[in-house]
Amino acid sequence: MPSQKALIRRPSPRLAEGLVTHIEREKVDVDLAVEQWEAYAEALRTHGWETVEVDPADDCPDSVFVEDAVVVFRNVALISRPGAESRRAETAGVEEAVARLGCSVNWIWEPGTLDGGDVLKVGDTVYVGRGGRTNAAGVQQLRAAFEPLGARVVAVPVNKVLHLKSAVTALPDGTVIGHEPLVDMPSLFPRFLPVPEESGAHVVLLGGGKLLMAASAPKTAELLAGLGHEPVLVDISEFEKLEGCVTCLSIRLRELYV
Ligand SMILES: NC(=O)NCCC[C@H](N)C(=O)O
Repeated sequence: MPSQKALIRRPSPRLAEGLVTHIEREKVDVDLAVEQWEAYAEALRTHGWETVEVDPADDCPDSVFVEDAVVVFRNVALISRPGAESRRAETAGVEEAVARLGCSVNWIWEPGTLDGGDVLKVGDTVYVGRGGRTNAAGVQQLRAAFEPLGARVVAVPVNKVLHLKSAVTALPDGTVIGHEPLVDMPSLFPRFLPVPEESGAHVVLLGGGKLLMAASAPKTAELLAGLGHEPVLVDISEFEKLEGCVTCLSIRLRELYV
């Protein structure tokens, strides 16, 4: 039977030292972050996802952003090689977790770099952002790993934000949404819907038309509710201070047979 599992990773006590690239550093309240993370995990569970915790990586400040460490297509988990050297130690624990769940494991190798946040799957199309964290070799290796499985890999430039999924994600019907000033080339996507807020660009598909979104995007939530979607809002302010968003706090696994 197909399972619905979501991998999550408890925030490191050193979270406040996480990387900041495109925004000004603000003080992170780690206790509040842990509360927000618990509420995020609870929202996943409430909507039918079994949460599975990857062993914590307390020495890695950014380890809570677990989606950057792996990309899963069908039953194959491609372990990333994060573009930021300080994040490379995060992948070992994630590799162990996906192997335990029955994934076949593959790897991005040097000189390739790739962050999971740069990969957006829409059906069998896999968009990969070529930007600050993912290089050309990383894109080639992703193609080599997933095209034989039936993926169509489409590389898109990312210059204005940290990751492709900081700029765009997709609705259940495949429409790509993004805050236009931060999207390099909206015309690359067959159907693109502009949203009014930067953090409105990030949705996690919970199933049944429900969209997990950041509470910081109320206008976008209203827009999407008006189009018949059901936004579920969570406050992730402490992660947003580190350029995190709802997508990067979990890896949803839908196609595992376990
Ligand atoms: N996929 C994501 O959007 N990840 C957010 C990573 C934030 C972290 N502070 C970083 O710069 O790597």
